[in-house]
Amino acid sequence: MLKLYAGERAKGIEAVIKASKLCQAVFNKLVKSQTLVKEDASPVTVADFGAQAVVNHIIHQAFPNDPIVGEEDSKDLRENQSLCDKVVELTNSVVETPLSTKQILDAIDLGNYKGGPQGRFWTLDPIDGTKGFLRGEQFAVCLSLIVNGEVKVAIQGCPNLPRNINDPNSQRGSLMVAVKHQGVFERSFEDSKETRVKVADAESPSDTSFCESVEAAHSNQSDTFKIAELLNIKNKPIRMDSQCKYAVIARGDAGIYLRIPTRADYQEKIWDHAGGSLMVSEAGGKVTDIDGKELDFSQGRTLKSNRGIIATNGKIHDQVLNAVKQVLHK
Ligand SMILES: Nc1ncnc2c1ncn2[C@@H]1O[C@H](COP(=O)(O)O)[C@@H](OP(=O)(O)O)[C@H]1O
Ligand SMILES: [Mg+2]
Ligand SMILES: [Mg+2]
Ligand SMILES: [Mg+2]
Repeated sequence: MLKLYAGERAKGIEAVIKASKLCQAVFNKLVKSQTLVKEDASPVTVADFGAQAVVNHIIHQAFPNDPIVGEEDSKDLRENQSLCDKVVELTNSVVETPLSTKQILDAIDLGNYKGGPQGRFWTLDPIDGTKGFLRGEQFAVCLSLIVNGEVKVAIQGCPNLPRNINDPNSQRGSLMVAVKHQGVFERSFEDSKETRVKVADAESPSDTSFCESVEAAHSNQSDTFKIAELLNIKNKPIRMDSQCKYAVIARGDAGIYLRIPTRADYQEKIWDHAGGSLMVSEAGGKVTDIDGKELDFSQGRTLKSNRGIIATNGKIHDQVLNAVKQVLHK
């Protein structure tokens, strides 16, 4: 019997592999003039637009009734002809039948769905960790399916992630695939053989390491320093961009991922956490916000009823949560 969401899983893998290839091709040729600064001052590259066009196009062809919550939109591209031409060329280098400029811009804008509690929709971060991508470090192509507010399928392409975090010379490129109640698997981009992964066994926070964003503006690193001290964690933090951090927790390379808000008014985006949270929970771990609340993906494009993120191997979650509360509420 075909497993639940088998079709979505397979199509998602195809889309994420193609988009990841596009990103890698761009990186090898990327010049600063192919980067824009968005209204919120964050960078976006031709690869973010191209990857969103590719994934949205493939998903829309396979599931025409499914709306998509995607990070990017085509507004800035429509005002910049040379950037737009580049995105068209890139997109057409990976899709099967060449698309017109209009089709590509429209595909990007399929990502404008508002999300919410009812029905099914996809959420896409075409490049999570754009800053890491620009530095040649970690980034991820993150696609998930949400049904009635619950994440059911997650596919995450991490082209630069070493298969063994302790050995930077190990093979790079990890594709993580999770379906609710079916576990989480890792494979390479080339070989479809999948290996089931699970979280670390650590019984105590001091037996493990924690990971956090490279960007001090995305997570308060002086708070995480205090939290680690309180938990007697001696290992240095693993600083890494993107949802690769969730992959690292799901694979058991580290036991804790902390994301402590730096501003009271920031709302985390659903595409930054949907896939990651399913991967960690399917690997046996736990994900909540800093108040211990489950992440609520039914609130629209953002996690407006949550603050920050704590992901752990599960066993040590309460200890970590208590330390976070002590540091933040004293
Ligand atoms: N002030 C802030 N606090 C938390 N996250 C933020 C933030 N400003 C931007 N981000 C998000 O942080 C993401 C990157 O996460 P990380 O820091 O873990 O690599 C960005 O995704 P994009 O790179 O897709 O824009 C962006 O959505
Ligand atoms: Mg962005
Ligand atoms: Mg992101
Ligand atoms: Mg992004």
